[in-house]
Amino acid sequence: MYKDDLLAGKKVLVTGGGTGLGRSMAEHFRRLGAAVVICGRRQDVLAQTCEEVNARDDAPEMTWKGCDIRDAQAVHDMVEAIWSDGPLDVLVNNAAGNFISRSHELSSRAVDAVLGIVLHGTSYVTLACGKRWLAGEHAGNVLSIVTSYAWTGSAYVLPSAMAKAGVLAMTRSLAVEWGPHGIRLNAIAPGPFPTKGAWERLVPRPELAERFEQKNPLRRAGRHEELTNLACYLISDQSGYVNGEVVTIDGGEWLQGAGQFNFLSEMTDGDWEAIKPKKK
Ligand SMILES: CCCCCCC/C=C/C(=O)SCCNC(=O)CCNC(=O)[C@H](O)C(C)(C)COP(=O)(O)OP(=O)(O)OC[C@H]1O[C@@H](n2cnc3c(N)ncnc32)[C@H](O)[C@@H]1OP(=O)(O)O
Ligand SMILES: NC(=O)C1=CN([C@@H]2O[C@H](COP(=O)(O)OP(=O)(O)OC[C@H]3O[C@@H](n4cnc5c(N)ncnc54)[C@H](OP(=O)(O)O)[C@@H]3O)[C@@H](O)[C@H]2O)C=CC1
Repeated sequence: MYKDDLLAGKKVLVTGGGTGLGRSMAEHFRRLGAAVVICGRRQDVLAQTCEEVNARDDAPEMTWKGCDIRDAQAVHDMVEAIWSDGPLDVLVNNAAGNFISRSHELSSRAVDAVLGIVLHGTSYVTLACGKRWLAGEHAGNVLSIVTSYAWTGSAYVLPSAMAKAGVLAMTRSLAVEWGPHGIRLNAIAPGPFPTKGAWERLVPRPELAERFEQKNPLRRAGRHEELTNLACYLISDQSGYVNGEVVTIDGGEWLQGAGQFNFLSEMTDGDWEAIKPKKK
């Protein structure tokens, strides 16, 4: 779809790039010539992803940094290390945490677990990069992965809905504040794209996956390359005049019926009990 060198010369950080959509994006950016760094908490996962991807061809080497983005000092150290051999060009805020739960059953720790990753962690990484771009007068580009319920809200994923709404507000706020300095911020709002991380936590029964497909106007889930193509465009210079935008890629799902998880109101008390996390 794109010229092989669309992203040549760009250094890109993908948070949560060891798995799922983050990994798919990281692989596609690399194939188009970007020097990609992925980060996450599980170093074994990151190392294995890099090993598998780098063994494939001689595109620029993908590298990794272990980093828990909830830890502001760890984020500072990671960003310093990335800048040590030249500035980053693109940040992709992809790391997230989520699960389905009835909101009145959420503990404060459960709320913090999601807000800590999605809202706080994303803002720590974005600000750490933004400060350096401003100080170095370097053009920057931030792409954040949100969801359609960032603006519609959704039952049963309350902390995620609150956090993703915050990331969207960050995108629009900084697009204006940092735009004059050549820094663009945009977001992608995906519909359902099968990944192990999302499906294990959000689709506890196979029939729910079918429901996601049935209720979608296109009657199917998204394919990773459909999302990665969009991400490549948004982080490339070809989208140079797109700023502060959120692009929905959901087959028309949210127009069909807002609130991705609202339909879980049909789950019984027994259904909810069965998927509660077991006390450690
Ligand atoms: C299917 C259609 C797609 C729609 C997409 C919707 C848009 C968004 C999608 C996504 O974000 S998908 C990404 C999914 N990937 C991940 O979540 C990966 C990272 N996730 C995690 O690490 C965990 O799931 C976590 C719980 C978010 C964080 O883990 P952490 O180790 O920090 O927390 P814990 O110590 O395990 O738990 C803290 C606290 O939270 C409570 N809790 C955990 N899971 C649940 C649950 N399912 N229901 C209710 N509460 C939960 C847990 O019990 C702890 O609370 P206390 O018991 O200590 O009070
Ligand atoms: N799949 C889907 O249908 C949809 C996904 N999305 C969004 O897409 C993005 C990717 O989700 P998906 O690929 O499905 O899920 P995954 O679970 O595969 O990806 C989440 C990634 O985030 C990383 N991560 C979580 N917490 C932290 C942390 N504290 N510090 C650093 N990294 C962290 C995880 O690695 P580790 O655990 O090793 O830290 C993991 O690699 C998310 O933003 C999600 O909200 C949005 C709508 C739909």
